[in-house]
Amino acid sequence: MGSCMSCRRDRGLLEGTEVSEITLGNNKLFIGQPVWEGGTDVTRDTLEEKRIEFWETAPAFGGQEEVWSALRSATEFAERGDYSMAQAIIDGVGIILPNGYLSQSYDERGHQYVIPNYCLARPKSPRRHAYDPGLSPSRKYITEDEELKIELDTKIRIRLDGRKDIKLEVNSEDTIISCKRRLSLVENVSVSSQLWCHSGKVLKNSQILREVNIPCDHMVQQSVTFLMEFYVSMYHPSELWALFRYKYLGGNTLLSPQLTTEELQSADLMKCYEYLELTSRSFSAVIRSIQDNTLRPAVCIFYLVLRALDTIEDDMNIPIDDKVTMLSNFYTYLQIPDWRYKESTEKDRIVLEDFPTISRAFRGLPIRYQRVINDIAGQMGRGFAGYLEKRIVTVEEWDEYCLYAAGLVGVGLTNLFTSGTEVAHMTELSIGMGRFLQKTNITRDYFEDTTQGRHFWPEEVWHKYGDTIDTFKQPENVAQGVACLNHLITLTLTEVPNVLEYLAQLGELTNDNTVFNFCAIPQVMAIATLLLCYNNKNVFKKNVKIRKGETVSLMQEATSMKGVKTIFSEYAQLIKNKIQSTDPSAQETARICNIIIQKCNIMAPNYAVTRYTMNSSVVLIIAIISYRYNLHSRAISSIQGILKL
Ligand SMILES: CC(C)=CCC/C(C)=C/CC/C(C)=C/COP(=O)(O)OP(=O)(O)O
Repeated sequence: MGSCMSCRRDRGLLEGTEVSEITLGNNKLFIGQPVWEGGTDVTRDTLEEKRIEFWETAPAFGGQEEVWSALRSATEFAERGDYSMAQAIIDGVGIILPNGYLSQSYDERGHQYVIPNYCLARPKSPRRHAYDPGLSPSRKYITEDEELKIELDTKIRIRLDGRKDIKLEVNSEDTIISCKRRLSLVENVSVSSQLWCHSGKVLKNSQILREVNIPCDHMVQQSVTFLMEFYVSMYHPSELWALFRYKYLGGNTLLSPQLTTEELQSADLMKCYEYLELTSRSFSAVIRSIQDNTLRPAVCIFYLVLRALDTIEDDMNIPIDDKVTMLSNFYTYLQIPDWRYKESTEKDRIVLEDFPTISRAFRGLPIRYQRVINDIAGQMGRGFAGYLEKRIVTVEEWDEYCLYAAGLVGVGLTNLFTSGTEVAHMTELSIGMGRFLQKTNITRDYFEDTTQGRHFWPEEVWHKYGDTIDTFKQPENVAQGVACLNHLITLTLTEVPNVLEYLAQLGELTNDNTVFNFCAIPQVMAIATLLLCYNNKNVFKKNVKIRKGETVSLMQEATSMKGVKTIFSEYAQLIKNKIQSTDPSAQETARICNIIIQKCNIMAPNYAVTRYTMNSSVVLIIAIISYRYNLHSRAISSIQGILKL
């Protein structure tokens, strides 16, 4: 969030012009998307419709159905920039990519699969004033801005996958696909994975709600992509169970968006939530789930303001002097209604291009929140400006850089939780919370960052193991690279005691469990990432990322201090189990792991047994049950529905 690192991580992944290889083998997937012109009649609705139509009809023209659904999932993950997940899916089903792109592939039987460009990327220059043939004559010409201002005159009740009902406000002249998009803003379900049924019939995306005439039952069916996550977690039975619970037993209500009618009716706030969704992979769901109706938009806007600042910092096309001025003055732009920056080529440039919407939403926040955001944006901008031409050499500088990029975010968030009342003893702990996330990402992102010609590992450390930072990529230097990696992981783990202390004390500031989840979930993901990276050569070869199943299982456990302590204790133990006596940091790593285990004060179960050594036939049975349940639940859901209110 608002960190250089997050943008660095994303740069190049979604632009479609830069290409880099992320893994080796004949099924390797290259990073990059095709570039195509949208033509005059492409709108978001028509594009979405075209895509759905393609995926629904493609299997009828040959090939295996499961390969088509794997390709669909992989393209969706790749479009979101999650190439590791896309690769995992491709590997899981054994798809061969002769050119490294998803546009053309083969299954193991040699059947060819061709995917059109419009399913792989958005058009280069989407029309702003687009003609949408799916809209009624009175609303044929519509801009995206106008779309959010449309009067909402109808409420429909939607049954989500048989687990809960929600009321969605829509306009009766909306097309079904517009309603789906609205639902995707309120609930965690992508537009393309929704299937709406009414009275036993599947509703077409181009149908107009009024014409459907919904008097009673109706339902929304969820994601095909989820099935792939079951495959990826196949050998991790506890994760299969977590995925199963998350998907079918209401586990995902943990991250239910809590938007109020007021937010849904505010065009600016809806835009902000849309930008949050577009720019953050990790924080969107946890922010939208915050229960407190005044805190939630404040955190969302805080995120977007820092993301805008970060996008400036990251933009290599801005001359350095201009950048220093922009970063240092950035906080003042919050008060200038029409300030925007249109020259950026960065992936997240939308937050700069439409900064007036964000700053207007900011000025609509209670003053106590505005003060906090203003103050942190000022400090962070000045901090970034100071680091523009400075290398990170010492460990102290690493700490300082991570303070600006993420520690301050922690301080700002704590101040938002306390409505601006500073809680002095929490400042260091808040910084530790941010730094733990930032250092973890920096350590994990070696491959991605160096591929893009930058790096954030402190020179004082890497220089002990190699002459240049890039040297670790060469096979003969990987052992040295791993030693350096383990050294950085050990340094990062030293932040954990502060993280545990912060989370333990958070209860004194707020008893809102959704705030606890918002704080705790990213932290447990971070320790899981460190375990994955520890002793792992792959960090030098590709982007490594924890499995979706592991994420879901962590999310479900990290909802109380006891759960958090259990996770930290178990992962510290698992890292300890991986230490090799020949590793130069072995002793120090063991020492800090012991401190964490002690601090958690939990009798850790033998995690190696519970997590990794379950009989593979049990795995298969769970997988089959999950799969069958998925089909069964689809059958059941097709007879449930929406109630018009
Ligand atoms: C007190 C408290 C709660 C402290 C935490 C502070 C905090 C959230 C700092 C942000 C750190 C960070 C590395 C963000 C980028 O994450 P990313 O690139 O993985 O995420 P993205 O999906 O938003 O790009």
